[in-house]
Amino acid sequence: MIEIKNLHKGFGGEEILKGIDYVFETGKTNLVIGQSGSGKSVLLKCMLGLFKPEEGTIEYDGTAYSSFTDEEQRELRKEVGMLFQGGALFDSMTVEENVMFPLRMFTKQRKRELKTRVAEVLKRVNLDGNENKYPAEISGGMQKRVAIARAIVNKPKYLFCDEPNSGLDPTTATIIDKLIQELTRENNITTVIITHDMNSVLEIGENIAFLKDGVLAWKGDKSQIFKTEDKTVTDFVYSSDLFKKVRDAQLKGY
Ligand SMILES: Nc1ncnc2c1ncn2[C@@H]1O[C@H](COP(=O)(O)OP(=O)(O)OP(=O)(O)O)[C@@H](O)[C@H]1O
Repeated sequence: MIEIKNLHKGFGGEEILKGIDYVFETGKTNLVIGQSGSGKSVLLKCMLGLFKPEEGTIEYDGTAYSSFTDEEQRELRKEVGMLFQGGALFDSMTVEENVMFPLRMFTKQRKRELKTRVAEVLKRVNLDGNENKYPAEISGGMQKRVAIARAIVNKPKYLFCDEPNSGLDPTTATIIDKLIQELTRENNITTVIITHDMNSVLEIGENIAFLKDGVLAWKGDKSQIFKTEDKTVTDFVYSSDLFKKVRDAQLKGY
């Protein structure tokens, strides 16, 4: 669980995050949504320790990040998996080398153990047999699965995903969403997903935090988001055609 309390962050006198309180639950896909510029990435960077908040705390399973020593921060980093926007694979490394990268960085395992663990995760994301290919030789959806394998290879307790679906067709996007949700459940990970994708909200919105102008404007789950009368949320959500159709169908009792 990651708990955020009264989080404030600004730049050059402009306040971007204006006192956010939220709990990201373990074993669930916690989605952060909101318009461009609402502060989602700033929130993510505060949680990753890349930005230091002016006020407030971020607690990882009950311990505030700010109270960690340098050594404890390093330990925490080992427990964090990161799925970057666009995958961010190393083009000059094979699939196997890409997935092995965090293991090499954070563990002192022998080559054979590293290979065994990499094979295990590649099998889990249905990519066994692709070890020796380069990112350019596989599809966008496969690249995303390599990136997921790399994010979970170290058995993280916390998984951060920045727009995991960007650049994918809707079917592949759903497969990726479901995979992230399954891995979150199987491994009891606290997963935080920044997304613009309303399909993801529909599919895996177990917890949804809606940010507007640096404020947590609404929170709930995928069933509640259709029922809310909160105009701030409905304006955002029904700017998506898909959601409008789902809402209409619900109102008609389908
Ligand atoms: N390093 C920085 N220095 C100054 N201002 C910043 C910095 N990072 C973000 N901001 C500002 O904070 C605000 C929120 O940006 P942020 O990137 O968090 O939005 P977002 O919700 O993630 O948007 P998007 O969906 O487009 O990625 C913006 O006005 C942005 O210009």
